[in-house]
Amino acid sequence: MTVVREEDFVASVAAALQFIACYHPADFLKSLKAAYDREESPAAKDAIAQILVNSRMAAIGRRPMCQDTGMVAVFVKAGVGVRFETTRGLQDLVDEAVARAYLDDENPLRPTMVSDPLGDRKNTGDNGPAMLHVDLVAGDAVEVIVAAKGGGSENKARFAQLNPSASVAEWVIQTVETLGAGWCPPGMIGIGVGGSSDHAMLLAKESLFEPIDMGELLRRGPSTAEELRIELYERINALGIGAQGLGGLTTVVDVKVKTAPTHAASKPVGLVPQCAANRHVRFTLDGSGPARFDPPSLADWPEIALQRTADAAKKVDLDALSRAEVASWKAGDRLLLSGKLLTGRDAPHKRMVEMMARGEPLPVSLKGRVIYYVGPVKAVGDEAVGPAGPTTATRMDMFTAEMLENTGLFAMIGKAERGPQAIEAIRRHGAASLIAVGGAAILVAKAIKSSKVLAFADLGMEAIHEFDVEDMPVTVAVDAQGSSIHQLGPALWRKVPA
Ligand SMILES: O=C(O)C[C@H](O)C(=O)O
Repeated sequence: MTVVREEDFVASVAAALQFIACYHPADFLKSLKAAYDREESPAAKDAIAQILVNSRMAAIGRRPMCQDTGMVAVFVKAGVGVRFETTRGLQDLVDEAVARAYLDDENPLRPTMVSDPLGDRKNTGDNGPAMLHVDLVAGDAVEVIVAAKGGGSENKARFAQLNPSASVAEWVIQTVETLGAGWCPPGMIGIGVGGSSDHAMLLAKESLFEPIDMGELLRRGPSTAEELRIELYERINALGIGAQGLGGLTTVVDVKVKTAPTHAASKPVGLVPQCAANRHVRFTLDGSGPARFDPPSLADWPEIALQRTADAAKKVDLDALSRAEVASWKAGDRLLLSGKLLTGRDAPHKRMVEMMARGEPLPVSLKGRVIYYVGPVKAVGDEAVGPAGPTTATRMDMFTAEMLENTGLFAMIGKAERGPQAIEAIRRHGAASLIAVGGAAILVAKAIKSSKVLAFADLGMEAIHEFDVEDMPVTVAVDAQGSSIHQLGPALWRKVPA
């Protein structure tokens, strides 16, 4: 009988989490590089370049590639011939590993989990609990998959119970069209078909851990079961969504499909998108000690030089910004921001809007300011701030009209598209919505020279900070006329009728 020691299991899961936070899987890097090489849309090409350069910086500096270091999912397939040398349950062991990895002194990751989702949504402090799935299988080893899923892509998971004769492909295409860019493409789409409702979702998520082989599949030709993957890959990319929703040739580098038998009356379909921070690793424990994870070779990352010349971008002094200057920006303009920037995302927005409704003064004046929707990772060493990429701006749409109306805020920075109401409020107030590249968290952090918490310290990473930034690269997503690059870009690159 194989004996797996408690410490070997905990140490392996903790090491896996640290590993995947910093290193993209080699197959994803290869696919991203191929997408970069064939991309013709300049905005999308630049976004992929930023993701690749950021990925290299994460590997060299051993820091998280994305500030959203994710919700942990652990899949354990334990052989019946294995005995765990522990008196504790597996959930307890996995959660200890998560706390160890996320509170690591040298490379802290961002604790993001909140307890009581219907109540005060207080951060649990150590990113636990993990989502744990355990299967008892034949054999005498333990196979483990460790993944960390960002909130932006997790939020875009979808489920449908289709009529047995309905087309899965049609449902997937219609659904992907509604997802916007909050899931941070380019990435992957996982599809689970069959089983029960819960099983279909699990199949969709598990499918994302299979090796990326779309290139090989296209070369060798598909089996019948693989035809759906190719059809979806081609049709999703023909939608023109592109990297970060800016319009372009590659929205997905692969599409995975997993199936299971189902009820004669049912056709359950789960869809789970995977963002560009594609983090997962697989290892086996056979009783001989903890798993080891060898960093990929630096040669796996392409050498890409970012075009960061000031002539292509307008320099903006945030400390002397005027409404007229904001109104002069056009959707698609590149800006380099310098000066003082406020931060605030979901929780502070909710709190500020509630304070305004009660007639209370806000703890920070937003008049004439720009706010960055971000929750940074804790700094280490000489960092001013840890990785600090944008969060999905669309989630702040519900607060935007009120914020612009009552605070004198000039502009916002996030990622992904704004909805019709937010765009109308931006137009009415002569404001602007800017974007940074989601997943390029270390690159953005390099432009942040200092950071201090101004308010709502109890919200942890969601507290309102003031950043001092120097040449922070952003793009105008929605301008004061209400034009949006997330509408203009994909329309240009779309290859199928709308
Ligand atoms: O939580 C974050 O920092 C980002 C989130 O994953 C998002 O994509 O909106």
